[in-house]
Amino acid sequence: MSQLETLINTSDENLLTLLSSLCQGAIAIDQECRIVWLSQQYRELMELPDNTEFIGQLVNDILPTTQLPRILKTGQPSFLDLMQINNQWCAVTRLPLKNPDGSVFGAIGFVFYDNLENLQPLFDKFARLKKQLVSENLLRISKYELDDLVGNSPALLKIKRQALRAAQLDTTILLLGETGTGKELLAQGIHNASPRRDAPFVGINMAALPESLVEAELFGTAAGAYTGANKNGRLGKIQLATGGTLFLDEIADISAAIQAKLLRVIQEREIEALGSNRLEKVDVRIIAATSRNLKQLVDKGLFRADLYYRLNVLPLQLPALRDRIPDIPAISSYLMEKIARESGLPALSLSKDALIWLQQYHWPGNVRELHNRLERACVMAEQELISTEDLGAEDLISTNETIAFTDLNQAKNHAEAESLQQALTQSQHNKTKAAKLLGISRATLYNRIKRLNM
Ligand SMILES: Nc1ncnc2c1ncn2[C@@H]1O[C@H](COP(=O)(O)OP(=O)(O)OP(=O)(O)O)[C@@H](O)[C@H]1O
Repeated sequence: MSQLETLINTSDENLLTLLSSLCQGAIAIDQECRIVWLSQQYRELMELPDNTEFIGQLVNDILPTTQLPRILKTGQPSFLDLMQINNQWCAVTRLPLKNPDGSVFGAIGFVFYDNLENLQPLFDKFARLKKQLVSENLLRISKYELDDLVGNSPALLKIKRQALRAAQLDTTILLLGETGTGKELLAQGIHNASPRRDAPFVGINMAALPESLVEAELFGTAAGAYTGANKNGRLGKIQLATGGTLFLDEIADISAAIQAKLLRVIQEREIEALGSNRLEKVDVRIIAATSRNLKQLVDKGLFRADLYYRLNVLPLQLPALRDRIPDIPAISSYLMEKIARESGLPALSLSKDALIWLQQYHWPGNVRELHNRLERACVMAEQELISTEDLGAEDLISTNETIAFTDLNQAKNHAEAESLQQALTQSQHNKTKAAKLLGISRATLYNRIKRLNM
């Protein structure tokens, strides 16, 4: 029995009744993030079914948006947070439960929504600011942790280990990898595993910004800087990320002028707002990402070599999905659960053929494409088992898209991986049988599996 359960079980019933009567909902979790106590009012507020037993369940499974695990991790209380639960503004207080030596053994959360008239101006201001941030596309909540990168393939475990180490340092990180391999997810995970986790994570897609706006977006504008600019000036994304992390996505797609300015930010840690002649010190950790071959762009003179070396301090290469085929079943079920949860559609499963197909396809769009195909399949499927047809496999075969390779080595590796996978599936992962099917020795089979990162 955990320390918290002991405390709750041996406490006077009146203590829990008193706690419940002080607020309109209370919940306690133990060190493992499992619910140990949930007041009746909280169940009603969250509209949780009456007949379900919540005690012992992981709090995230029941309340996906809960912040209590964060309190457990940081040991820091959050005295006043505002959140909307079932269209009702609530004030939330979350406290860590600590031993005399300071170690955390649980967390407790209280929700208040009655008699909050005095807080109304605060709610209004919060709602206004949040709306403004969202409309200006500045609010990118870094909701992902490194653990949210699903997969146990050696390639993915390696990148997670590297990312965890990189998170502890304050150096610039360059995330490389094909489109849809999870670069943004990894950037958020690094931010949340770093000492900067409580400061903002501000992302900017450099390719999506018109050239004329890049400078104002990044560096902000001084008061009265130019006609059309906000007369009070506007903060740039670099200032908004102060103390936290600035994520520069699609870094290869910036003009020579912006490359020069960015170089100064990284070298001098200083910026100059548009229309200002004052230099401002900045404190941000930069994570840049690109799906292009940056080194090749440098060699062709399209990207500044000095900026490349400044960005390339700690490069992390995300593996393509086709190079971590063993992860496909786990990622697929994770994505299918997510799709069912978000869409309210019933949870479906993959047929055997569909799963084989998923492990054989070459995934040019990586995890994003996998998500899209599964989403489409969940909508299209007419039975409980998703078929290859639901995944759009037939369209590909008819359009010959599956052989859209540009690189011969890549094509060779892909064909090899496909045969190996087929043999392994057919032999139910019996390596001796698989090697026999392929006409190679067991040792060669092991070597190929290793080389192809399967
Ligand atoms: N290992 C993973 N586990 C779970 N979901 C993942 C994983 N990798 C990627 N995803 C999901 O795939 C989608 C694409 O990921 P993300 O946007 O991070 O890719 P990206 O490499 O930044 O793409 P782009 O280069 O096109 O910007 C997201 O929905 C993300 O949550």
